[in-house]
Order: sequence, then C-alpha cells, then structure tokens
Amino acid sequence: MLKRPDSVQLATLFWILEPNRVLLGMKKRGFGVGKYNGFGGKVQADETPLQGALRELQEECGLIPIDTRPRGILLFEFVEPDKRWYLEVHLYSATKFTGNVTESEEMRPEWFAYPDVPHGKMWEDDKYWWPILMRDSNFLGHFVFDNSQLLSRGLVRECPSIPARFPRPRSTWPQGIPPTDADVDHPFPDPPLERVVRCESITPGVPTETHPIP
Ligand SMILES: Nc1nc2c([nH]c(=O)n2[C@H]2C[C@H](O)[C@@H](COP(=O)(O)OP(=O)(O)OP(=O)(O)O)O2)c(=O)[nH]1
Repeated sequence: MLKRPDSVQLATLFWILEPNRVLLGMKKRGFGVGKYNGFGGKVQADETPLQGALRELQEECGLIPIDTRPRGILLFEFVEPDKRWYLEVHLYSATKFTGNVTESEEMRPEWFAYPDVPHGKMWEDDKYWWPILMRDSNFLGHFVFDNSQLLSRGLVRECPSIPARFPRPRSTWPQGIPPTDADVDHPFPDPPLERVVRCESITPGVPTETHPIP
C-alpha cells in the first residue's frame, strides 16, 4: 500500500517560440539527461514560479525574454515502490528576447524548425500537450510516471486561463495536504474547459494517439 504523498516540488519550463523555429536545450546532466526540453528547473524558496522561470532561462541559455506568457501547469506524479512525489511545473513562452544564445553547464541550446522537433528525444508526455502549445493555447496536465520514468497515464486539458497553482479538488492547496490516491484520479476543477485530451492506459514505449473529447 502506498504511503500518503509527502512531497510537491515546484519547477519551471520556458519555451522560446519564434515564428519558424523553437529553441530547445539538450540536458547535459541530472534528471532527464540526454533529452531535449525547454529551459527550466526547480523554483527556489524565495521565488515565484515566474521569477524562477526567468532565472533558469537566463542561467541555462543566456536569454532574457520580452513577451513572456504563462502557458500551462503540468503536475507530474512519480510513483515509486514506497512513496509518491509530485513535480508541479509552470510553463511559460516568449517569441522575443534579448541576449545571445549561450551553452551552459546544464544545457546545450539548439534551434529546431517546427517540423524537425525531435519528439522521440523529448519527455514522453510532451507529445500530448505540444499541439496545444503550438496552436497558441494554454493547458493543464496531470501525468503519472511509474518508477519515475515510465509514463503510465495522463490527462491534459486545454484551458484559456492558467491559475496561480495547479488546481485541486479540495481546498487544501497550497498549504495543506497533497492529494490522496482518490483525488489524483480527478485532479481538475469543474469546467469551463474547451477541450479534453486523454492518454490513459498507455503501454510503456508504445506511442498512443490522443483522443479529443468533444
Ligand atoms: N517537457 C518536460 N519537462 C519535464 C518533464 N519532467 C520534468 O521534470 N521536466 C522538467 C521540468 C524542469 O524544467 C526539469 C526538472 O528540473 P531539474 O531537476 O532538472 O532542475 P535542475 O536540474 O535545473 O536543477 P536545479 O538547477 O533547479 O537545481 O525538467 C516532462 O515530463 N516533460
């Protein structure tokens, strides 16, 4: 029997989306090493997610964004044999920036034309929300990873406005108790939401279609 979850870590992801190309970073060390991703990392205790996102972007690739927009929150749930823990990742994007693209100890930046984005070398959940990012909309997502790495199920919802924190069905957020096993199957608030995409019962390693639900 799993223990109650005891850990929620805030993190960020910043996407530099020019009209014809996106700047990705190849993670050179640590969690997700070898994968291409946006730029980001853990939010520090004295920071808001936006402050953390701006700091991480500059540290990892040297850029200062001009037209920053919040784009979504992803709640990643990692289920391990004796515990489960959560990463609440706040996503931002910008199309304009100042500074020069610079490689850092953590990330090797590289521009990709949109048709060439290396989805096979990115986190497995990304393909479920990437289309929403690409059509300039926003989203909330909840993904469960077994043994920290294998995506086992998830749910993404396109939604026009992004709340300050990932919404919970109970009013205990943000001070209170992380979700129980029962809560995490229904992590979203009631509508209004424009579109739901489910990717449940994923067979590890097998690409699964997303299913828009009208
Ligand atoms: N696109 C995508 N990004 C993810 C997924 N899971 C996941 O942790 N990330 C991102 C969110 C964060 O930007 C990063 C995790 O933070 P981190 O642990 O790498 O932080 P860090 O190495 O920068 O460490 P630090 O500098 O904050 O100490 O990876 C995922 O499934 N998809």
